[in-house]
Amino acid sequence: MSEIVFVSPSKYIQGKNALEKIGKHVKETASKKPLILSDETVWGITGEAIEKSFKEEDLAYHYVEFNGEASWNEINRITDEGKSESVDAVIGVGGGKTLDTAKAIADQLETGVIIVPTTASTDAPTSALSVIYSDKGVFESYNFYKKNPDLVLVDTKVVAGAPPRLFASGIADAMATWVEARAAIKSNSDTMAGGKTSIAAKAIAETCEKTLFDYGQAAYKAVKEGLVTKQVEAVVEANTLLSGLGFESGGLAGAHAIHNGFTVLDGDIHHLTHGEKVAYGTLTHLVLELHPEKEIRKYIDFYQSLGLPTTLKDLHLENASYEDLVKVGEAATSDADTMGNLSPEITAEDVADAILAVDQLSK
Ligand SMILES: NC(=O)c1ccc[n+]([C@@H]2O[C@H](COP(=O)([O-])OP(=O)(O)OC[C@H]3O[C@@H](n4cnc5c(N)ncnc54)[C@H](O)[C@@H]3O)[C@@H](O)[C@H]2O)c1
Ligand SMILES: [Zn+2]
Repeated sequence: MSEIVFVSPSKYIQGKNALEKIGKHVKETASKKPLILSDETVWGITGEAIEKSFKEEDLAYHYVEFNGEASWNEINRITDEGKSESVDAVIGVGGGKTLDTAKAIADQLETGVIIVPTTASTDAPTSALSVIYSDKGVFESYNFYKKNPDLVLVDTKVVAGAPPRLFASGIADAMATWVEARAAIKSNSDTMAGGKTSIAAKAIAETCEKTLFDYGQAAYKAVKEGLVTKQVEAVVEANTLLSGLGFESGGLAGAHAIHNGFTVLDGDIHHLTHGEKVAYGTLTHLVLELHPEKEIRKYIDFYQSLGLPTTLKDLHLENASYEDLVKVGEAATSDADTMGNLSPEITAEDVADAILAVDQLSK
């Protein structure tokens, strides 16, 4: 098959205080009683604005607190609650795991889904898929849906107020977009959208990287001071919209496969964010793809300026055995993952060696 496929959410809204009008947007989707999924921290930040806006529009809702893992047990628990409460839509408010869980629940309930990212930490908001983990946080699978979210609503004031580490993590997740799409295009692979990469997705992925190199450092400095500048707005869009469209319809390859591989290890690496593991995965991908040292160094310097991990010590893997790294490689090169889009010939040992090579380059 050589069809191109491009998918996207129906609507994307981003701006300061965008949350104040959430009720109006929910009403537009014809929902009368959505399920709102969030966690204690995030609801403490957003709950008041959401409640106020719902009241203004005379809307009801049923609130459920998220347990923290995008696992089938959690998805099924909340789906049952949604059924017994007869909700007619699902709204996810929070980080990537909350949003992925919300999408899975909406799919099971066959309702619409509204996504409210409260941190620009991943490119999960726009996609028609969830990343599913075990209750213990080990990567299990990608779960695909018939359609993308009906609405993605980003309040940049909320996002810029999240911990800067999450903002940097989102930059790292977004930096993988062009690296992986370029590899998928080269190998003529299918993307997560189920077809070949369109010119549109290629342009979006390329612009994503350019935006981050241009404004990433300035935006990171700004959010550290709690500012919402033009640079912050640009990077939030790159982390969320450009990266989301760019990865899903552009193609994944080595960086995310290596991220998923890292999740099989025990220990402190589980305390790293998705984006932090992806940063190291991206560097490993670039080594496997034989990029000149000068080019890889540009990425390393950029990541280091954002406090992202570039050494094994940063990953808490300085004491990992070679066998452990081969385990990461085995998971990364399994048929269930996307390493084949970089090259189907890459072995688990190749991955382990490249992980060690990144450490040498970074030190
Ligand atoms: N479906 C996709 O297309 C896709 C794409 C990329 C990543 N992902 C998934 O996303 C997940 C990672 O998401 P994540 O990095 O956001 O982590 P997360 O969802 O595990 O945690 C986010 C944390 O940030 C906190 N938080 C959120 N907003 C905040 C705010 N404004 N202020 C203070 N704290 C705030 C939350 O309470 C939570 O503790 C992984 O499971 C990954 O696989 C999915
Ligand atoms: Zn990612």
